Amino acid sequence: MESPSQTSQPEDEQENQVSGPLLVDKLAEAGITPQDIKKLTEAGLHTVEAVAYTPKKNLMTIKGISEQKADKILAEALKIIPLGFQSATEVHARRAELVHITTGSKNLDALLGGGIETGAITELFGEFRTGKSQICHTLAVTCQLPVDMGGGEGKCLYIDTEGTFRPVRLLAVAERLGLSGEEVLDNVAYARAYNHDHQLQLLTAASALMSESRFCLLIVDSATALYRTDFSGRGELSARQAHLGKFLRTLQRLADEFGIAVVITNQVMSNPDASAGPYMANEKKPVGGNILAHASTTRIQLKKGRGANRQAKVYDSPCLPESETQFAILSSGIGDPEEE
Ligand SMILES: Nc1ncnc2c1ncn2[C@@H]1O[C@H](COP(=O)(O)OP(=O)(O)OP(=O)(O)O)[C@@H](O)[C@H]1O
Repeated sequence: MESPSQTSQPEDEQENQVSGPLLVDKLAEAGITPQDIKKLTEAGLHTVEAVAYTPKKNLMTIKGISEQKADKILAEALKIIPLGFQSATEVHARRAELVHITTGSKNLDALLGGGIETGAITELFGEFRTGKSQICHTLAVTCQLPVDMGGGEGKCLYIDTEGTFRPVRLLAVAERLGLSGEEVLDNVAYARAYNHDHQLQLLTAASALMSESRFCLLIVDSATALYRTDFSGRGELSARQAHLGKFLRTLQRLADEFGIAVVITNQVMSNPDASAGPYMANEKKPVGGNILAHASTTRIQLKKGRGANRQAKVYDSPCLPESETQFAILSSGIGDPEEE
């Protein structure tokens, strides 16, 4: 594993890495011992950003990290990654640099303000067969494209909780885009999650992979399915929501730390609020309650249309209008209805 601070690299490469995540090894320069750095990485903190974003009490839960050590580690991390105020001009300039990853559909990209945003969580929710997994499969390929072609020039991490991942669908998208199928598959790191604890643990492994090479997209399809099977009834609801909250906070931390786009899928359930009237009772709600609603930066609702056509609607976003559009599920991945 190479550290971004290594001097043997060509200058332009070093320059490109300046804005990327800084590996936790960097703390050695500030006097943190290799043993303590090892403890941090074993706890899933692979970058200085990850350390800086972690509350002191969480650092102290790592075996061998005392309060005094936690103070020193945090102080050094915060010297490297300042978390104070900055001007809106700086925020604006940084946001202008954010890359958007194309979904394969011009309509859907326009709805999303250019595609799936990096550094944020985008949630796709809808009933079965509305195209959630198909969008994920297309994004796993398009994220590998150069930035000027709508990609993020990075690899994809794919966490599958329902066993619906099909590499053959990636090959179909690769063929449409003129990419080597073999390379495209090599650039997707896949893991099947078997229970909600495992799903959370996989994020530690994901963070290790992301600190080794350039990833720009993390997909969790579906983020909520295992929570629905592993927890049942009202009695377990608060434990379920607490665990889901932790999973989502970890996802957001990875999005911030590595500047990756996070895409999660979610199911819907009948609206139990009968007092909302007959129309609202028919309108299905996304699973996950407020915890999920607050964690997702942008929420997109998907609905079935005629044949291969599907409808996408902005359900919640900090800067997109509540508009809707049509896209299509094609044999070569996600596209527009007129491409049929
Ligand atoms: N090779 C293909 N060519 C065209 N359409 C396909 C192809 N493979 C799957 N589809 C279509 O994709 C739709 C299923 O989409 P997808 O699997 O994304 O649904 P989903 O929203 O993830 O549903 P679920 O909640 O059940 O996982 C089906 O209508 C299916 O016909």
